[in-house]
Amino acid sequence: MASAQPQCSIVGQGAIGLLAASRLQLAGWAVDLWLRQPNPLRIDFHPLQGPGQSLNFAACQRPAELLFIPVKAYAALPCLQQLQPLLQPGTQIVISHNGMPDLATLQRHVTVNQGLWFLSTSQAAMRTATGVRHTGAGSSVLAALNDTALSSQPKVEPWLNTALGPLTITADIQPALWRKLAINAAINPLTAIHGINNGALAAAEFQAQLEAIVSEVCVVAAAEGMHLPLAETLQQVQQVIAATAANYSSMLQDVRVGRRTELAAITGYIVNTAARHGLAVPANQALWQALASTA
Ligand SMILES: NC(=O)C1=CN([C@@H]2O[C@H](COP(=O)(O)OP(=O)(O)OC[C@H]3O[C@@H](n4cnc5c(N)ncnc54)[C@H](OP(=O)(O)O)[C@@H]3O)[C@@H](O)[C@H]2O)C=CC1
Ligand SMILES: CC(C)(CO)C(=O)C(=O)O
Repeated sequence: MASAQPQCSIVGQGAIGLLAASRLQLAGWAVDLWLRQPNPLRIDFHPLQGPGQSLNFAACQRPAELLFIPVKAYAALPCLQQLQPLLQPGTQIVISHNGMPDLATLQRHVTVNQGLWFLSTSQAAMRTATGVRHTGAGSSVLAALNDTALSSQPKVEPWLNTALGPLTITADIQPALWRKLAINAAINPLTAIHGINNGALAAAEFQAQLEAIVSEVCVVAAAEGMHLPLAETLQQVQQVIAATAANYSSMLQDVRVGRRTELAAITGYIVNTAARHGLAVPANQALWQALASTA
């Protein structure tokens, strides 16, 4: 069946990339993958509801004009630098990861003809032995990071709404980044240390620690000029814990397979930013020390 939508490429075969690729293909989009090897990939996709199905993805030799880069925080810039010589003029590049991105550096690595976007998602997914499982219903926030992106919004919005929507477009990504940082600072290190799924954090024994972590993030955010109300942020953390109860956080998944974690971009960012402002963040500092060897 010929696709009515433009071709898109997705980097890697991670949980978020395969979730996005599967949802796009099932909605009729032509999607291929930028992989570390040239062979096509056959995966089993398990949606939140309903039966699983097998899907096939070609490995692209050159990324399409719509390019999604859902990789770990530490892999985003190296990936952009690696792909840059292969990109077509006018490519729309969407970067997505947890942890605080260095947007200024990313912006310096695109040309004036390339649109640059950042997407923050609370969709949850897990790699399985043969593919990917959608494990938690979430939503995504998308922001254009340059003028070329802004003028291509009609092309980019339906694509990402299908991939990881429901999608909200915002002019300023910073509030969404801080909200997600608070969520990941609370959920990821604790689940990684205790080896538990996200839902286990709803237990009474974790509530004081969750509040201490989140209130420190709110104080650091305020020092950076970002108002993050504590009660509302804690409520969002609890909502994500409930919505992704069955999921094992990406940090726990990394620890389990001995992969580098995103601790530096999450807890490390909070600890370092606090130090710059002369603020004490003992709850986050303790998590940083407990997991430092994984960063
Ligand atoms: N999993 C989840 O539920 C959620 C994850 N997130 C965030 O989304 C981001 C992606 O997460 P996730 O999908 O779990 O991460 P993964 O690390 O599982 O997936 C990233 C994939 O991209 C590949 N990759 C990285 N760089 C390149 C490159 N230059 N060329 C080819 N392939 C490349 C990786 O390969 P290799 O492994 O070989 O490096 C891997 O297959 C993270 O920041 C995560 O925190 C956000 C919300 C929920
Ligand atoms: C939303 C959440 C907490 C889902 O597990 C996530 O972002 C992650 O695992 O990194």
